[in-house]
Amino acid sequence: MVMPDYIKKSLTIDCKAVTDYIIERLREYLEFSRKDGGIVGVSGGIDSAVTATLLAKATDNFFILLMPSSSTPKVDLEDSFTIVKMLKAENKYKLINIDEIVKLFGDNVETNDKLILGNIKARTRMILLYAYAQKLNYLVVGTGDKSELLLGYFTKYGDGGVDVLPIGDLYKTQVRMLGKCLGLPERIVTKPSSPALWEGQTAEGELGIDYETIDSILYLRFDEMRSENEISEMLGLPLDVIKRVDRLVKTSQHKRLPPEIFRLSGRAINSDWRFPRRWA
Ligand SMILES: Nc1ncnc2c1ncn2[C@@H]1O[C@H](COP(=O)(O)OP(=O)(O)OC[C@H]2O[C@@H]([n+]3cccc(C(=O)O)c3)[C@H](O)[C@@H]2O)[C@@H](O)[C@H]1O
Ligand SMILES: Nc1ncnc2c1ncn2[C@@H]1O[C@H](COP(=O)(O)OP(=O)(O)OP(=O)(O)O)[C@@H](O)[C@H]1O
Ligand SMILES: [Mg+2]
Repeated sequence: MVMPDYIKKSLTIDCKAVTDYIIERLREYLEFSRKDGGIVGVSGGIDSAVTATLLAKATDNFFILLMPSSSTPKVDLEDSFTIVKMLKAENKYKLINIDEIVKLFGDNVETNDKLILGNIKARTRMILLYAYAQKLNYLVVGTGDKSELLLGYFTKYGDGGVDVLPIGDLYKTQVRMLGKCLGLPERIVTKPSSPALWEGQTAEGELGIDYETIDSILYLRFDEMRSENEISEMLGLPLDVIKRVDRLVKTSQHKRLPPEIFRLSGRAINSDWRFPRRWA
C-alpha cells in the first residue's frame, strides 16, 4: 500500500530539528550516565546508518563494530564500510566475523533452527557490543525504530539489549526520510529492511506487510487512537490486517518492559523506584 497523503503529511519530520534534538539528548544522556562515548553495531541497513551518523555528530568518542555472518549480504558489508568512511571512522571500528561463535552456541544447543540460530546471532552481537563498551567506558547505542519496537520485531536481549534508543520514536518511514536528509547513500536509504539473520530474509517478507502499511496502521492506532474498524475503512484494508498489527503490538509488550517482579513488599522495585537520572 502507498501511504495516504494525509498520513504522510503527519509523519513528515523537520530533519534539522529532529537531528539537533537527538544530538542534544545523546550528549545529555552521555553526561548523566558519566560515560565517555557510544558504541554502535553497523549492519549496512538504514537504522544503524542513521544512528551511527547521529552518534558521530553528537561526539567524537564513538566506536563501530561490523559483525557480519554467513547470512550477511555482500552489499551490506560494502555499505557498512561506506558508513565507516563517511564518518571518518577508519581508526574507530573493528570487523568481527561472528560465524565461529554462533556455530559453537548452535552446536551446544543442538539445533539447526534458523530462528533460534538467528536470535543467537543477534545476542552474540549484543555481547560483543557490551564487552567493547565496557572496555572503552562507552554506552551501547541501540538502533531500534518505533515500528520495530512497537511490533516487537527484534530479538529480546539481542538487538533489543541496549542502553539508549536515539531513533526509537521515529517510524521506519521517518528514519528513511532522516537518512536521506543526512545525506546517506541512496543504496542504503532505499534498501529493503532486513535483519539478515538467515539468507534471503526480509522484514516485510517475514511480517507479511510492507512498512508504509505498517506505519500507517501504527500511526492511526497508537497516535490517533482510532478503532480497528475505523482504520480498516480509512485505509481500505481487510480488518484482519489491522488486527494482526494490533496483536503483534500487544503480544510483544514483554519485550518493551523490564521483567516482571512478583511483588511481595509495598513497592515494585523496577517501576515505583525511579531515581532522578543525575543520581544514576
Ligand atoms: N509473555 C511473555 N512474557 C515474558 N517473556 C516472554 C513472553 N512471551 C515470550 N517471552 C520470551 O520471549 C522469547 C521470544 O522472543 P525472542 O527471543 O526475541 O524471539 P522471537 O520474537 O520469536 O524472534 C525474534 C523476531 O525478531 C526478528 N528480528 C530479530 C533481530 C533483528 C531484527 C531486525 O529487524 O533487525 C528482527 C526476527 O526475525 C524474529 O521475527 C521467548 O522465547 C520467551 O523467552
Ligand atoms: N552485520 C552486522 N554488523 C553489525 N551490527 C549488526 C549487524 N547486523 C545487525 N546488526 C545490529 O543489529 C541492529 C538491528 O538490525 P536491523 O536489521 O533492525 O537494523 P538495520 O540493518 O540497521 O536497518 P533495517 O532494519 O532497515 O535492516 C542493526 O541496526 C545493528 O546495530
Ligand atoms: Mg538490517
